[in-house]
Amino acid sequence: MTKDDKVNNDKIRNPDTNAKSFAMISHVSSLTFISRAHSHSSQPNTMIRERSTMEGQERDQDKEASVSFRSVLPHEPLPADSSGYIHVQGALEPKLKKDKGDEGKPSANQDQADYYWTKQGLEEALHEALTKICQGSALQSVSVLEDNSSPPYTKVRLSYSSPLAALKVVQYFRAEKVSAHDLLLVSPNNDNEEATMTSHWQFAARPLQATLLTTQPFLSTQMAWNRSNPPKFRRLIARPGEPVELLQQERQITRYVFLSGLVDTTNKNNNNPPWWDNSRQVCEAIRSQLHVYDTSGKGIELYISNKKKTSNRTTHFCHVGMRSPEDARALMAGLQGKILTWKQPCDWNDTSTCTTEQQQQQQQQQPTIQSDKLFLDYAAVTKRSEAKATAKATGEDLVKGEKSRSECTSVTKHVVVPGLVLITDFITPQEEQVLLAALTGPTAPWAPSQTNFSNSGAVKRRVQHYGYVFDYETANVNRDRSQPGSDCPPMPGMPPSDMSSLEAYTETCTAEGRGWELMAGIAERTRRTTFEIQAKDDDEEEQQGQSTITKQFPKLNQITVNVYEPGEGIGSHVDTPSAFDDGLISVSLNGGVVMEFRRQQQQQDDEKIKKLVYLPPRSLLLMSGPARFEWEHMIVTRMTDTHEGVVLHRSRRVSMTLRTAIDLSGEPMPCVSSTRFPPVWGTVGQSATDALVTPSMEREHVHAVYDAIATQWHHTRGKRGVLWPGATQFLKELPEGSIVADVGCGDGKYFPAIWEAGSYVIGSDISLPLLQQATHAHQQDAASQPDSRRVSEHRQHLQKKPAVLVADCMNVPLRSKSCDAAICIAVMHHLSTRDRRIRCISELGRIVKVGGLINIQAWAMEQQEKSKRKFAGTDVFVPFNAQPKYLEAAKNTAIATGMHPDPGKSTAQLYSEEYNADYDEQKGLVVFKRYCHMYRTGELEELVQEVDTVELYESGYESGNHFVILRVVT
Ligand SMILES: O=C(O)CCC(=O)C(=O)O
Ligand SMILES: [Fe+2]
Repeated sequence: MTKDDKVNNDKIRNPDTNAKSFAMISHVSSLTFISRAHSHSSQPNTMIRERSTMEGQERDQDKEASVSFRSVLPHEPLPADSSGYIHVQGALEPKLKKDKGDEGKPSANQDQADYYWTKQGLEEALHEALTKICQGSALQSVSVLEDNSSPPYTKVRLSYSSPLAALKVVQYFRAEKVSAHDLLLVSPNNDNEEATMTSHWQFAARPLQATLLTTQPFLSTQMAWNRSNPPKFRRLIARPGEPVELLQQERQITRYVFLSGLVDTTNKNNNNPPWWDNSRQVCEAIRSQLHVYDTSGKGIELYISNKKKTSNRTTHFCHVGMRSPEDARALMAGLQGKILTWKQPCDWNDTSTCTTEQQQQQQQQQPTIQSDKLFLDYAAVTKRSEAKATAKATGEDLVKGEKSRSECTSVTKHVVVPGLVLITDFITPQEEQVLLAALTGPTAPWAPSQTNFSNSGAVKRRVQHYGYVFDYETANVNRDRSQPGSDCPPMPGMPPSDMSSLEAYTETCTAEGRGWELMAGIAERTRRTTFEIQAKDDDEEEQQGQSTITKQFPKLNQITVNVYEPGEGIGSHVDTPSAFDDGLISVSLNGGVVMEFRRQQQQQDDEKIKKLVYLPPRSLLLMSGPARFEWEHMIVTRMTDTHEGVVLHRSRRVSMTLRTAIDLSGEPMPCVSSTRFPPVWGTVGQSATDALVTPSMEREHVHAVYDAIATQWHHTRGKRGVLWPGATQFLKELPEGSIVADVGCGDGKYFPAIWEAGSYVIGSDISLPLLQQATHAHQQDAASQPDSRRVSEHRQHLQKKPAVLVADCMNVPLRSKSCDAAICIAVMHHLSTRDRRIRCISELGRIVKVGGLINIQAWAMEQQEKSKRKFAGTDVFVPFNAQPKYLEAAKNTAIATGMHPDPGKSTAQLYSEEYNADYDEQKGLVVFKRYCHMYRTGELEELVQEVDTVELYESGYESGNHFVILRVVT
């Protein structure tokens, strides 16, 4: 028995009983009067009624002494109690009006305010009022539950002859928003006493809260019943890597079935009461249909969730708690795909017990509930805390967007979006790799104007347009490419000679990693595709049978590349009809995603029908006709998608959307295309032609990276000291005493090999930190060095002072013809333009004397089968995983040399922000992106042709590298 349940009949609020007895009695009589005024009935004998109420309460108290109450949870079936109980709480006590003349304080003669009510007086008044208002005949007792702390009495327990009777009163309280004012002062008349009452007392108009109670104990063994909050459900779906048997096992024991597709067909225009809004009644109605599946006879739990309202339809889903696995399975089998109709249970319209006008009106109409095709699936209860614990144990992140949504989303398989065509495997995995390398790699032409839009927040994800710019601010396509902000790369174009053999062309492009050219091929493949389009929508289809039309989109002249990192999406929209023609085509690369389609509302009342479509990687999606013009499409921002019961964690998705930009008369704009790679456009292309200006690509993705990683580079790779045998051999064969220029020497890996061969070295590199590693290394204990870095005793005099200088290989600060030979190892693949590559070769040719040899090595596009390195394109970012402990030193050097203006930043922050690196929190690594150009077979040789001062002496391939040995001729 709770504190509230302790009823003390004798106790009144006034601690000084005697002094206030007169006032009390007068208030009791006032209460009686109020009730009478409301009921217009003759005045009953106050004394008798008071006594009877007291007797009743004594009986109740005896009976209830050992009983405890709890509220009936919304999902529970009606309790099987012999009586029905209600808890009413709220502002029940009237307040004494303040005397205006007395600065708002009650005057001395009004100090009885605190003692206005007696417990008995209130019980009596309520008894009378409730008897008149609703379910009167069934009312058994009223007991005011005393709150020990202070007035007012705010909690009252009512008991009725049955739980259903009590429930109806609860509904009535909720529907009518019954207040103390309604209960105790319903029909004021001109009676003097009443006038006195209302002039002195205020009755609260705030609705009282009524709760259905039960004496049934909590079912402590059954978790769900134990909660006052509805449990959180998750659909029973196998997570990646989770054995299916485990899931099946869970399905065997689960009692929860997820049921969606409930529709409220109540016609609101008919003035039907919104009884669907009343989840209790909805539950009862649904239960009346499902009870046949409850063979246990224990009742069915129902949790109604996610009401989705439009003005004339409300759809719901609910979780059905069956009391045995067998029942759950039978329900699944019995209702899957069915359409159900319910009538409002007649019981609710029993007029004998309700007297208000509204209730009489209500019973005249019989609203029905109808369902869509039901969709059932298993669900299990998850506590959020458990979900967190599981996530922690499995190392999964509880990331934004993942757990905040119920995973129980319908796949709406039965909804057809007319004009939507999905072609899976439109491109091959190899093509996908090459396209990705081109679209997200270092040579991806990200136009400056789009970058600005992203920064302004107009476009959150990374976007690049080709052909024509789509301006997200004006939602239009910029038709004049010469206008500021309208310059963007042209469409990738195919050489006319290859048009007759498209597939051979794409095959070659793929094999050679020519991303730009392949993009042109894929665009052409799309233009030539004949799409079979189902033209009719759902209803029409049923009437007329399936009808398909075929269509091509040969005028595609615009591509938009979107990069969605996990968690990024695109808002619901229809692509501007005046900007693009029919036929929107989206090719998905790398990551799949669920795209949502919603039918646009023609009228306010129309419901937005939703269809979820999973777009797998390498698929092509066509939106045409209604799918393009009448349905909106969107990608929800979240970390996972659920497809066929499997949770898919999103990964970066790159999409290529191909469209036909149209002019103001609706005609397709000309296709502006180029076969040249890299594409040149606007001002970007022009400034890139000066070989001596270091492109930002190299500054950010080569120079800055090596400066930052120099320490780790030397500690790991440098110390391993792996030298290319060909290069060592080259050095060995030089005449003793040669002066060798090591252009781009890095940490001086080849120095010992040069010394060992009896030559002198002059090393140059653009990175000071790397050169510092080079000079320190040779002052260290020889024993700690790998073999390749050890210099034999008779050569050690050579290593005393390695000559190094910070220099750009575009302008080596050595006199022409001052060196006997030169090496340039692993340097040329960091040069980002052809002109710079040629310039580097000619610098080498300049500093070496006539007849001298030059050895150049650079990374090859063609990697060996067993190599872990595979390059999908010629221009790629090769990641370097840096440990912050090594970066610390580089950071300090950078600060000391004034290269970092903000020493306050953490290492990870500094490098990820200023070096465009990614921070891998899980591994605690800063992942730098090193720009590399991979040389195709013959490419170095071809470049050498451009330099007059040298001739090719030897060339070849060694361990993933191409090399050339050149002889200086003039
Ligand atoms: O990423 C996609 O597949 C769709 C992009 C899109 O809807 C748009 O750019 O308008
Ligand atoms: Fe779109």
